[in-house]
Amino acid sequence: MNVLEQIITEVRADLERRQSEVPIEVVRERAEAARPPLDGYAALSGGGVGVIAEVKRASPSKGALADIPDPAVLAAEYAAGGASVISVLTERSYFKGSLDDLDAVRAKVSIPVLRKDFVVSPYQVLEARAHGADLVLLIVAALDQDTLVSLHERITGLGMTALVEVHTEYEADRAMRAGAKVIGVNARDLTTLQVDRSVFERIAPGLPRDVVKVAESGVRGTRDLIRYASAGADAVLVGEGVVKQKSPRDAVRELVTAGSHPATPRPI
Ligand SMILES: O=C(O)c1ccccc1NCC(=O)[C@H](O)[C@H](O)COP(=O)(O)O
Repeated sequence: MNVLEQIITEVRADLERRQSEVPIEVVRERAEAARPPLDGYAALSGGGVGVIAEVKRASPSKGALADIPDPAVLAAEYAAGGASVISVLTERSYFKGSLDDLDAVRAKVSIPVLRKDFVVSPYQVLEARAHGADLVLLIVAALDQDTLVSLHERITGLGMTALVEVHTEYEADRAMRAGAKVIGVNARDLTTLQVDRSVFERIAPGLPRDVVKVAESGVRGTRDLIRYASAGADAVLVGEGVVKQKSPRDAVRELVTAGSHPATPRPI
């Protein structure tokens, strides 16, 4: 089994446990009672290169990254630095995240919040909404086409925005066929964990103009952001590059400033 398959196996086991504890009808009621979602597409398609700053404690590629006793405090720092969206990893086994983290962040910040997980079931989409998410990640490599289409419809049907993640041209084509309006190109191959920033440069030019293009992974500083911007990124998704900094607020601010500078190259 490759890494992605191992993660999905854990995710399904954890999901089964939650489903046996909280029936889907209860999650649906909570989703309906949650305050309406914020517009994730609009948040990422304003001027400059938006920054999606991630609450990331650990990862399969790096192990432990940061001790985050209070994710709400970190998210508030990101927001104060000018982040457009906060990404919250809610996967437990490999990333040490939780839905409690999502609740804490949602209660603290007023910008859109992304549920970053390995979503394979409508139950997780309802959970995301019940816990106040505005955006939900869908990883094309983890889903067959029918499931991708149906989960995408459920996310948008609940008024949320799907961030549809791809790593190859074939997956980008599948994302577009599913109707994705926000596509993330992950530089990290989730089967080998190798990061190759040129993947964004290869795939982004083939995406339609009206699709918000998010460059995911490998942003360690402004040089990487500028490289992605010059290849057409509307936003970057950053985990390690901000979570490990002494001042996450300053780290985000530096990226936001670089992304809004008139000299930062953007394709016409
Ligand atoms: O980060 C990993 O090692 C990883 C491994 C397997 C599946 C997903 C993984 N990460 C999720 C992400 O895509 C990143 O958290 C996100 O793009 C930020 O990446 P980075 O800025 O490089 O921390």
